[in-house]
Amino acid sequence: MNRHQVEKNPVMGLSWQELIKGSLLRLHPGHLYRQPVMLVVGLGIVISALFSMQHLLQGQSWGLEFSITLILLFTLLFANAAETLAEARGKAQASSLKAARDDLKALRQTPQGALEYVAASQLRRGDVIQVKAQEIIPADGEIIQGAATINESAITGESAPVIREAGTDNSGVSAGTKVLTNSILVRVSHDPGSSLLDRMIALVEGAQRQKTPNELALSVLISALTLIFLLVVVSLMPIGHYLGISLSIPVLVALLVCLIPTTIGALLPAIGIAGMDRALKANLIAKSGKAVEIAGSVDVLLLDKTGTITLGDRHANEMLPLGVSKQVFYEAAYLSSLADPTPEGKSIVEFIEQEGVRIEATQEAQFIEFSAETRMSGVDLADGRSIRKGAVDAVSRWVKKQGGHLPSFMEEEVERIARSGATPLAVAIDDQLVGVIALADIIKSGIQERFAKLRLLGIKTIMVTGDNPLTAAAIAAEAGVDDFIAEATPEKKLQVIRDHQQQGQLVAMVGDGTNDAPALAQADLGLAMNSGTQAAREAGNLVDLDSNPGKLLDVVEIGKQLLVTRGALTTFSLTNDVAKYFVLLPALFAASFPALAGLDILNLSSPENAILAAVIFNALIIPALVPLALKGVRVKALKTDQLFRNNLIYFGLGGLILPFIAIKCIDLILAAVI
Ligand SMILES: Nc1ncnc2c1ncn2[C@@H]1O[C@H](COP(=O)(O)OP(=O)(O)OP(=O)(O)O)[C@@H](O)[C@H]1O
Ligand SMILES: [K+]
Ligand SMILES: [Mg+2]
Repeated sequence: MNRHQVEKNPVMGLSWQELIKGSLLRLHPGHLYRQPVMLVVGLGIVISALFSMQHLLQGQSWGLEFSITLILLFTLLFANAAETLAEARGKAQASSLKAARDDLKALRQTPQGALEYVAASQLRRGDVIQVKAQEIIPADGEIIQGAATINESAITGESAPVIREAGTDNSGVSAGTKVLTNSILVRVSHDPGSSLLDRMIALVEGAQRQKTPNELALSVLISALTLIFLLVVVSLMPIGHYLGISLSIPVLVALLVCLIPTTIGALLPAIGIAGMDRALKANLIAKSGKAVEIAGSVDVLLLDKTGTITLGDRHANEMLPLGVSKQVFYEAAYLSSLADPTPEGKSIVEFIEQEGVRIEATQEAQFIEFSAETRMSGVDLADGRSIRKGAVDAVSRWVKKQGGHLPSFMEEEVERIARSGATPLAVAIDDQLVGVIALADIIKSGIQERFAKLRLLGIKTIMVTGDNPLTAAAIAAEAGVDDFIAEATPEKKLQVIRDHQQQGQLVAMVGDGTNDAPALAQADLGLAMNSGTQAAREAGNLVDLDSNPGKLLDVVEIGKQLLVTRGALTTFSLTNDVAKYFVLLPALFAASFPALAGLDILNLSSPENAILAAVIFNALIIPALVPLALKGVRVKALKTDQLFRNNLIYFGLGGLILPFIAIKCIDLILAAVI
């Protein structure tokens, strides 16, 4: 099915009935208490309704009071509608992603090793399933055996096949994607109902949605203002009495609602959900609302080199014996790579075979797996020889530890290879370094522009790589990152993140490997590639279904847009309230308090119409701003401070002026109609 197809009302994402139902259901106190300012409106409606009834029963005038009650009710319904609308759009987005994975069959391995067919919904975390060519992968997981070309268009919309392989940083697979060639064994990563997508859907839905720290801070501010205005309005009662103006309770409630920040209180949930919705649209799965929000204030971005800045498909393209025959060097390189499943290892075997050099691998051997800590891999042969290949500094250290010496002209060869941007690998047999291999890699196209844009947004990019400083410098210069750190182990990467965090900076990290997982978890924003290992996908707080590290730029934009939209509408809401204060005060009191007459520039038709016009405006401004809350304020390539300052002026002034014009217009209509 086409995941971009929208059901229901194409603009809203849900029908009018659903919108009305959702708005009414949210009148429940259990829902209202989440946003104190709206709770106050709710209580105001009840109080105002009771007093209106009393007026009615006692035969007093009740028209104004009932009108106020009704308008306040609509204020609340409009706020609820904003949230309902945002939620529906987010859910529609998530469900269309999810639809790809329903009703699938799985071929599961029993503990005895046999295979059985089960429904995908029966799969549990840890189950091992077999998926053959032309079959749809029934669950999210990690390939533990085999390699396959996979069509991921169901989740990415991109039909070019990708390669996923066990034991690499590209072992992650997703439910709904299709295996094109080969058969693979996949370890399932989630219990039913708790996949990444399920979690994101829960996040979009009200019940599970937690307020982010930023939202929480704003809620506290709004609540404090609400309390202050409550005191102000209550204190107006004796003042009004002293001045001989009788202000009925419903009028005071109306005044209160006009003064408290209802606009931002009403739109706050919608703004947050809309941010998540935008993330989903960009094929990003957020594990918390906070993840999206943090993206907007990231200061530093750490990236690894191989596979993030470069294509990561490192290939041996030169092999240089040092002080030994070609045959001896090739044999050492070959034997140490035969069981090495990494692209680097395989490419060495391929290179030697292509050169036509024949090597017998007859004796028993113990393979030493590559690790990012040792930065070496190798083999211990039955005849007692140990062969190691790896980063030049690591292998050099290994050789020296055994009392060996480095070949005299090694250094200049290594330097030549590294300066070209390739990765030099040294190969050693026991205490003798026997040659170097050049692994070529290619920088991804368009990455320079991405870094340039990040710089415009005020984000510093640092490449952190396990590779040597010369290669790192060459790639860093070509890619245009701001800084780089070479010869980094996973611990070192972690340390770099902590150092920046201690300086009060928010750090983002992009990664896909198991060795990236600690750093992804430590970073404030960990963007994991969906193609990555299970460990990486679990450690990150955002997962990119497209597995495109350049996506970070979009993440930052979405986050900034969220923060700026929230800031802009808060500013608007607050200045709006201030303006309403200056519209209402003279309108209500000018008659009996002539000193205020000078302030009464609007010259509204009557105090009653003034208060009605103000509550009507206060209610209507909510739906009027819903499109902006959902779409977000446009962010250009500006630093967050600048963005905030620009919007402060724009929305602050707008918020100050608009009520004067709008309330005057509504008053004119009221005066004409009533
Ligand atoms: N299969 C391998 N066998 C031996 N050494 C390897 C192998 N793969 C990589 N190396 C060496 O180990 C170094 C560190 O590898 P690691 O994967 O930690 O970092 P990297 O891939 O170079 O950079 P990045 O951290 O940007 O991914 C590499 O630069 C290379 O010198
Ligand atoms: K208000
Ligand atoms: Mg790597």
